[in-house]
This record gives sequence, structure tokens and C-alpha cells, in this order.
Amino acid sequence: MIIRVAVAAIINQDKEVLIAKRSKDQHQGNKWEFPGGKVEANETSQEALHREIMEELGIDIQSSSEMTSITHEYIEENPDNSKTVILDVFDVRDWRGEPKGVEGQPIRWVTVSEIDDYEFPIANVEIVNIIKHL
Ligand SMILES: Nc1nc2c([nH]c(=O)n2[C@H]2C[C@H](O)[C@@H](COP(=O)(O)OP(=O)(O)OP(=O)(O)O)O2)c(=O)[nH]1
Ligand SMILES: [Mg+2]
Repeated sequence: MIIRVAVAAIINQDKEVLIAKRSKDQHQGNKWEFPGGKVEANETSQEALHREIMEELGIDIQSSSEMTSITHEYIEENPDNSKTVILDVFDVRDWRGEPKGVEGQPIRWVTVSEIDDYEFPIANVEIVNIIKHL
């Protein structure tokens, strides 16, 4: 199974990035993530980004730019559970509203020097690296 995911690196004026905690029942549960979700059929990644970020954080993205795209294969013990994710990552600096964990998920603004204190899915290594060098 291959799934495309739209992901936001939301960065504020203090250069902090917004992270959210995945629930224990989700794939890669209990890890921190950059908010986002699956791209649906008949939707571009950028459209999915705007939709998911409104659903998850209640904010309206005003503009976003492509940051990177990462393909990663998660291999599970049960091969039926293995999946390849394509993470289309966007740099987001401009939005309307105040982010909230709309789905009850903990959210945090973290600085580049704090980011290594959080555990992310392995596919996120390159994203974290890019953010550190912005
Ligand atoms: N949102 C997000 N997903 C990530 C990141 N890193 C990473 O490997 N993933 C993986 C985990 C999941 O397999 C997939 C994203 O799915 P998701 O669970 O966020 O999708 P969704 O918001 O549509 O939610 P759901 O209702 O299906 O749970 O991508 C990340 O930083 N953010
Ligand atoms: Mg999601």
C-alpha cells in the first residue's frame, strides 16, 4: 500500500515549529508529528494540506511552499500492515487563527534546539534536518 500524506512545517515569527502528538492507536502512535494527513482522491497535496490543517488545528493557511517530499517504507511484522508513505512537506508561515488541538491531540511550539527532545517517526529525520538549517 502506498499513501500520500500532506504535512505542514508551521513556523512562527520566533522560528518555533508546531508539533502534535499522535494518539497511541494511530500508526506510529505516541510519536510526535508535523500536522497533516492523507491526500484523498481528486485532491492535490496542497488542497489536502489546507483541509487537514483546518480539521486538526482550526487554522486557515494563507500560503505555503513546497519544502521536500520523502518516500519511506514502513515494514511491519505482518506484511499486510506494511506501507509506503510519501510525505509532501510544506513550509507554512502565514495562517489565520490560533492553532488548537481540535481532535484533542497535544500540540507544542518547539525551538530548533528543543526538537531533538521529541521522538518522531523515522520518515521525519530529513524534515527535522531541513528545519534545523532554515
Ligand atoms: N501527519 C503526519 N503523518 C506522518 C508524519 N510522519 C510519518 O511518517 N507520517 C505517517 C504516519 C501515517 O502512516 C501517515 C499519516 O497519516 P495520518 O494518520 O496523519 O492521516 P490522517 O490525518 O488522514 O488520519 P487518520 O484519520 O487516517 O488517522 O503518515 C508526520 O510528520 N505527520
Ligand atoms: Mg493526521
